[in-house]
Amino acid sequence: MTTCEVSLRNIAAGYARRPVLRQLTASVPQSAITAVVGPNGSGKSTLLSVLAGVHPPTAGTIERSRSSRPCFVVQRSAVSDALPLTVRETVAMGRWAHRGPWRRLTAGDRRAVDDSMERLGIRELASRQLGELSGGQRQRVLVAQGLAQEADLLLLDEPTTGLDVAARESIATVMRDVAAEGTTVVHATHDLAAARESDHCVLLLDGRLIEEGKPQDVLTESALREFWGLR
Ligand SMILES: Nc1ncnc2c1ncn2[C@@H]1O[C@H](COP(=O)(O)OP(=O)(O)OP(=O)(O)O)[C@@H](O)[C@H]1O
Repeated sequence: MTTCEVSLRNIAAGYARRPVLRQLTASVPQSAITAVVGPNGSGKSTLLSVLAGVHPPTAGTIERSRSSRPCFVVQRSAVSDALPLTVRETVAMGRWAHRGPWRRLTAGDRRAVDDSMERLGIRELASRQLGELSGGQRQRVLVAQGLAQEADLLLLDEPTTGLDVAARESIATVMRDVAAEGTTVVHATHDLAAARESDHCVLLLDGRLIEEGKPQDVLTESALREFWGLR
């Protein structure tokens, strides 16, 4: 039987005067990849924030099987380009959860930073300023920063949006590899091909769960027609 990393029961969450998630019951299998899909505004990012623990639900219960702090990699647009940081410094910020911002990095920290940059293919960018990177390069830096955190639960909000095919594939490979190593990965995505390659799929509409299960059982032709108007 699959172990649950997170189990959500009857969750309600939203913003001032705007309820978003309603009576949401869903599960996130451990050491596997879960895709959260749904049309624009269906509540995918809100669900990730709830899983990250940065957005407290107004009702319902969340059960977690492991206690380490989740890592939440937000959309590219949410990160300022103006920060005077190099790629390496940005990825190293992923270690703050372990060491705090002012402590020197240990050899183990530096290994985690190098390994994350290697996995995302950005080692040659290490000394470049964040502000001088292309959007796709910056996105890979943010995912590398998330990896460097070595959290049990890695939450990625639209990690492949705006990326070219090679970068999309490298992120898909990274998600597969870290899941095989024991990390639980949840990604919100509009990339239905990436969703199909996941182990578990959660389909949202208007903040409600429509279906969860194996991608082929959730992303059926009739679901694509009904919820995205696709033929
Ligand atoms: N900070 C906020 N304040 C108020 N309402 C918000 C806020 N963030 C999101 N919302 C609203 O909550 C609803 C769900 O938004 P959310 O970003 O979770 O959806 P999403 O499925 O991730 O959308 P998209 O695919 O467009 O990224 C939307 O109606 C949105 O307008």
